[in-house]
Amino acid sequence: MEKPSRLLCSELCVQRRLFEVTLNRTALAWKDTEITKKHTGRAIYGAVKAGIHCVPVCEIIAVQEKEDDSPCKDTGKWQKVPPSPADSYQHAFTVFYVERMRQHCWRCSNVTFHCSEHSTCLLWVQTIREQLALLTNRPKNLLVYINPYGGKQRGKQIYDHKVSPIFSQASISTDVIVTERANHARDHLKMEADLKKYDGVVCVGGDGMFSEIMHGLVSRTQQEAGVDDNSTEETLMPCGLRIGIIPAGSTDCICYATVGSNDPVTSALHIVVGDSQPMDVCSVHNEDHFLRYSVSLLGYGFYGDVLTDSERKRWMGPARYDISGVKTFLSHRYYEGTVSFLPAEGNSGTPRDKMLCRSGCSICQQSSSDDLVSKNEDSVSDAECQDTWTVIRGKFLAINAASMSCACPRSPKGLSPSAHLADGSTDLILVRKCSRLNFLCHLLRHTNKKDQFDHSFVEVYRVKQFRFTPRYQECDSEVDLRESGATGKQFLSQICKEHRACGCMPSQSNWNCDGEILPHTAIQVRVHNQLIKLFARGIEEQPVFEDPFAHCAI
Ligand SMILES: Nc1ncnc2c1ncn2[C@@H]1O[C@H](COP(=O)(O)OP(=O)(O)OP(=O)(O)O)[C@@H](O)[C@H]1O
Ligand SMILES: CCCCCCCCCCCCC/C=C/[C@@H](O)[C@H](CO)NC(C)=O
Ligand SMILES: [Ca+2]
Repeated sequence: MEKPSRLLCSELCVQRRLFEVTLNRTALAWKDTEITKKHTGRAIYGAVKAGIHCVPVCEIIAVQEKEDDSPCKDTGKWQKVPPSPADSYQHAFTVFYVERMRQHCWRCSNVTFHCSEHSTCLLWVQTIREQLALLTNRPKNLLVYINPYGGKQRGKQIYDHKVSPIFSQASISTDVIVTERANHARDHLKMEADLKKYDGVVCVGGDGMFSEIMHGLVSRTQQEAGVDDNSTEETLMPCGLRIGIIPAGSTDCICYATVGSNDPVTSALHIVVGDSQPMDVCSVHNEDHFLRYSVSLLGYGFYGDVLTDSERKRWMGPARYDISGVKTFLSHRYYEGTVSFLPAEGNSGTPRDKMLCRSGCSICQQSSSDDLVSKNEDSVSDAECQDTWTVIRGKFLAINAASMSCACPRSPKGLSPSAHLADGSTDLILVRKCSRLNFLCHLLRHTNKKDQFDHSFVEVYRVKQFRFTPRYQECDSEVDLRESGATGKQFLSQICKEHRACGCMPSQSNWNCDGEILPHTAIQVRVHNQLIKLFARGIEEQPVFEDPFAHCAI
C-alpha cells in the first residue's frame, strides 16, 4: 500500500517526553524517540512499538490550542523534577480523539503536544483543522429532539451532561426541542421543521422516540416526492438526512443493534465522526390503508401481548417489560391465523446461517447494488413477476418479524441473531403452539448461546414481504383459493373480502410494531431496502483494543 505523504513532522513534547509527531492525510502518530536516541544517537522507529501511538484523522474529534501552557510551568512551588529539554516547550495544543473501550463503547480521549515555538503550535492546529474540514461526511448542524419521559426519565440530563459538551467540542451547532407530548417530534418533522438547515436529526430517547423521528422523516420525504404512502405497491423515496440515536429509553434495541452498545457518549461520538449506516424499513398496511413503518420487531402473540400489558404499567419504567413478560408467559395464549410470505431471493443468506451483520457487512452492500439493478429493470420485472407466495396456516404462540437482530441488553444476540440491518429482508419467526416448558426453553435461548430456532415448533424464513390474517377474519373462499394453489396476486385480491364470522371464539392479539400497538391484526408488510440512514457504522468486528497500528500508514 502506498504511504500517504507527510503533511507535518515535528519533535514535540508529550508529558515531558520527546516524541516525533507526524501527520498525513489519514493519521496522526507520535513516537517516543527519547530512549532510543539516548542509546544509539538516532531513533529506531518501530523498535519500541509500545511507544508509538496512532489516531486515524477520521477519528479526531477536535484540536484546540492550549493557552499559556508548559509541561513544567513555574507554579511558585519547589519542583522536584530536574530541568529537561522539555522545559522550553511552552506552547501547546490538545487533540481530542475517539478511543475504543470494552463492549463497543467509545470514549473521547485527548493528548496535549507541547511545542517550543508558537508558530509551530499554530501550524499544527491549523493543519489538523484543515484535514478535519475535508471530512465532508461530518454533520455541522443538527436538529435534536429530547423525550424527557422515555426510559428512566433521564433524557434531558443525559443530553445536557454527556452529549451536548461533545457536540460543542466538535463545533456542531444544534437546535434542541424538548418534546411536550407524544408525537410532538413526528409532527414537527413532518410539517414544520426547516430541514434544509440541518445535516441530521438526533433523538434522545428509546425505540419509541426513534420511531417518531423515523416516521416524521419518512413521511415528509414521501410527501415532498409525491409518493402515496397508502399504496402498497409504490417504491418509497429514501430519506436524505441521517438519524442519530442517543439512547435514553427502556429497550434501546435499535441503538444497540446498530452501534453495539446503549451508551450515550458512544452514540454522540458516532454522530460527530459522521458515520453512516443504511437501514431497511418495513411498511405496514391494512388493505389499502397505511398503518406504520417498522425497523426492528413486528410481533404478534407473545410480544404483542407483552407490549399491550406493559403499556398499562408505564409508570414502572423499564421493569414493566419483565413483569409483563412473565405474566404473558404464564397466560400461554395461542392464536390461529394464516401467514403468507414472499421469500427473499439472491445471496441473502438464511436466518440460521452464522453470517452476523457487522460493520461494512457484505450481504447488506450486495443487496443495495442488487436493488439498483432491479430498480432499473422494474418495468420488465413487474410484468413478468411470477413470485410465489408460501402460505402457512396454524396455531401460533408468537409470530415475529425481525428486520434486524433486535439485540438489546435483555438479549445480547437478539431475536434473530443473523438478521441484517440493510439487506432488504426481514426474518419471519413462527413459534407454533407448544408446551409451556418448550416455549420457556425457546425464550431462554434468547439470553444464552444456544440456537433459539433449533426446536421442532419453530420455523424461520427470510422474506421480503409477508401478510397475516387472523383466523376469525378468514373466509372460506380464501381457504379454497389457497388450497387450489393460486398465485400470490390472485390469492391476495381475494383475502377476506367478506369478513364472514367463522363460528368459533377467536382469541386475538395485537401487533407490537417497534414498541407501538397496531390498531389492526390483518396486516401486509413490505421491506423497503435501505430507506433510511443512521449515524452509526454497524457493530465493529474487533471491539476490544484493536491493533493501534491498523490505521497507521506513517
Ligand atoms: N413529552 C412527551 N410526553 C409523553 N410522551 C412522549 C413525549 N415525548 C415522546 N413521547 C412518547 O413516549 C414514548 C416512549 O418513549 P421512548 O421510546 O423514548 O421510551 P421507552 O418507551 O421507555 O423506551 P423503548 O421504546 O426503548 O422501550 C414514545 O412512543 C414517544 O412517542
Ligand atoms: C420468561 C423469560 C423471558 C426471557 C425472554 C428474553 C427475550 C428478550 C427478547 C427481547 C427482544 C426485544 C425486541 C425489541 C423490541 C422493541 O422494538 C420494543 C420497543 O422498544 N421492545 C419491546 C420489549 O417490545
Ligand atoms: Ca433486514
